[in-house]
Amino acid sequence: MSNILDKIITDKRREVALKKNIIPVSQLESFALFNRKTVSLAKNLSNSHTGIIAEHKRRSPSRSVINQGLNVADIALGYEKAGVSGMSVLTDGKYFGGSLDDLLLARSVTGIPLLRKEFIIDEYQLLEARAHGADVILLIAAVLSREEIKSLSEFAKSLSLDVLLEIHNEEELHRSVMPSLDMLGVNNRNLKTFEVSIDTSKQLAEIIPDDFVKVSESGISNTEVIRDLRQYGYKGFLVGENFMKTEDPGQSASAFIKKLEE
Ligand SMILES: O=C(O)c1ccccc1NCC(=O)[C@H](O)[C@H](O)COP(=O)(O)O
Repeated sequence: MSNILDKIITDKRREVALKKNIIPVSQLESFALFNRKTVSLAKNLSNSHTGIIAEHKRRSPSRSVINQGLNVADIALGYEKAGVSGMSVLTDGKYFGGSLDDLLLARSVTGIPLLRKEFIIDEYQLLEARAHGADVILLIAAVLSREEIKSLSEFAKSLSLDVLLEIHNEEELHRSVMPSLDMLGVNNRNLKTFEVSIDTSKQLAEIIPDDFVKVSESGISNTEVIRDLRQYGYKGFLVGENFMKTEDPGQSASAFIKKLEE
C-alpha cells in the first residue's frame, strides 16, 4: 500500500468508528432514500454511446485545489444534460473536500446512476451510500483483501448497489475477480507517484474477463484517448479533473461528449 493510501485508510477507520456511534445503522435504514429503486451503471455503460462517468471532485492529494467554488447540484444537472452515463461523487472530506451531503444534493436533482467514490473498508459505509442515494460503490483492491472484497461486494449486491472494483496491476486483478463484481476499473494513476499512464488500461485490458464491464479511470483529458481505449474493450471512462477544473463542468462535459459523437 502507498503512503497516501495508508494515511487515508488509517483516517477512514477512525472516521467510520466515530460515525457509527453518532448515526446507528437503524437510523440509516430509516432514511427516505434507503429503499429507493437503484439504477444500474453497469447496464447504462453497456448500452451507452459515450460511457462517460463524470466526477465531482473539489481537490485531491495529487492536485490540491481543483475547484472549490461550484455547487454540486448545478454540476449534477449539467452532467445529466450533457448526456453522461453516470456521475461519481467523492464523499471523502479530509483529502478530497467532499461529503455525503454532496451525494444527497446530487441525488436530489438527478436520476442518473451515482457512484459513491469513497475508501470503503466497512459495511457501514455501504449502508450510508444507500441512505444517501448512491447506485454504485467503489472497492479499491489495493486496500482490501480478497475476503474483504467478497464480503463487501456481496453485501453491496444485497442492497441492490452495483460494484466497481478498482485495480492498478495484474496481481490485484488475479486475486480480486469474483461474480459479485459488476465493473472492473483500471486506475491509470499510480497512487505512489501520482503519475498517470493510459498504458496501464491498455496493458490490463486483455486479462480482464469479458464478464465484467471495463472502466478506465483517471487522466483522461481528451476524446482521442477514449476512442483509443474503446479498441481495447473499455465501455466506461471516469473523468474528473478535466471537467472540474473548468468554470462550468457540465458545459465542458457537453462539449466533450459532442466531440466524441462527431
Ligand atoms: O486523484 C488523486 O489524487 C487520488 C489520490 C489518491 C487516491 C485516489 C485519487 N483519486 C481518485 C480517483 O480515482 C480520481 O478522482 C478519478 O479516477 C478521476 O481522475 P481524474 O480524471 O484524473 O481527475
